Amino acid sequence: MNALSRSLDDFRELMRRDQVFDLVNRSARNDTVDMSHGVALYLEGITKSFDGFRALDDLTLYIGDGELRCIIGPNGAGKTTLMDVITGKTRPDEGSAWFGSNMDLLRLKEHEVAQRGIGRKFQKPTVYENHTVFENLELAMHADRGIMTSLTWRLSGEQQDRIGEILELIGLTARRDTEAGLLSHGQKQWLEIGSLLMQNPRLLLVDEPVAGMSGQETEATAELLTSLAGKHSVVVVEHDMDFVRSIAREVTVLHQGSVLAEGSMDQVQNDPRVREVYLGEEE
Ligand SMILES: Nc1ncnc2c1ncn2[C@@H]1O[C@H](COP(=O)(O)OP(=O)(O)OP(=O)(O)O)[C@@H](O)[C@H]1O
Repeated sequence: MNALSRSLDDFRELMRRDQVFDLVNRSARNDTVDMSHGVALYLEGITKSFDGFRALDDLTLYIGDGELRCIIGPNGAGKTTLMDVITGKTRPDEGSAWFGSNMDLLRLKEHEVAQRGIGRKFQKPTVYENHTVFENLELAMHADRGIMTSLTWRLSGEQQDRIGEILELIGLTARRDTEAGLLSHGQKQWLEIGSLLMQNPRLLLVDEPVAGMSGQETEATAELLTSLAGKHSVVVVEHDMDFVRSIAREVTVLHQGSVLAEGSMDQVQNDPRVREVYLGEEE
């Protein structure tokens, strides 16, 4: 059991309640996310139906500050809908969703969720193909300005350093002047992760990062995501089990819109319910 589940269990024991969010939400609501309780994301009792079908069904999930969590589950388990709810793209019918202990995600529009520090990386890379790697990061830094204004903006030394740091982190320093359109699929994915990092998100949601990557690229991606944990909370949705095993300390298995199991990869892989609904199908 990790430190997050232990502290949440302590709360539950103390208050004799299943859900803990309102017990920890004591701080003022403002634009700076409060993670002093060690929790980046509280989702409690989330339900979302589409035409009577429950894509999410009373889902409760907590993600710790600085944690790297993998979410797995068979097709249609509700993984994308879950990401959509967190980022404000989809409104749940019921439940609560808080970022840190002070930001009610259900009151925020999609762009406000991003501004408050939740970055989302979709499966397909979207980079500015006709701009260099460096320019892509520069544009991401000035996401609120137009392209021309951003590229003619004089970068401060500090901003240049920041771009340099991110280039190093995503392994593209040697490619800084290469047009993004000429990068490999994997390099484009890293550039997009780098662009998100320019906004310094506290929580990063990453959808199937290694789909279509070579073995080497997959390994480098594992290293990159692992290196982000600590500074950022990272939630990875992924189908590639070897990849999940290589990065995850804690895995959440979704099934029919709720959490079926949570634990280390070994724990969930040995859980008979998981084997039946998911991993069993893979073998
Ligand atoms: N906008 C929508 N309208 C109707 N049904 C939807 C909508 N979005 C999702 N669903 C349904 O909700 C269920 C959960 O879908 P979701 O895409 O969240 O699953 P998933 O776990 O991401 O699946 P996959 O691994 O295949 O991407 C599916 O049965 C899907 O058909």
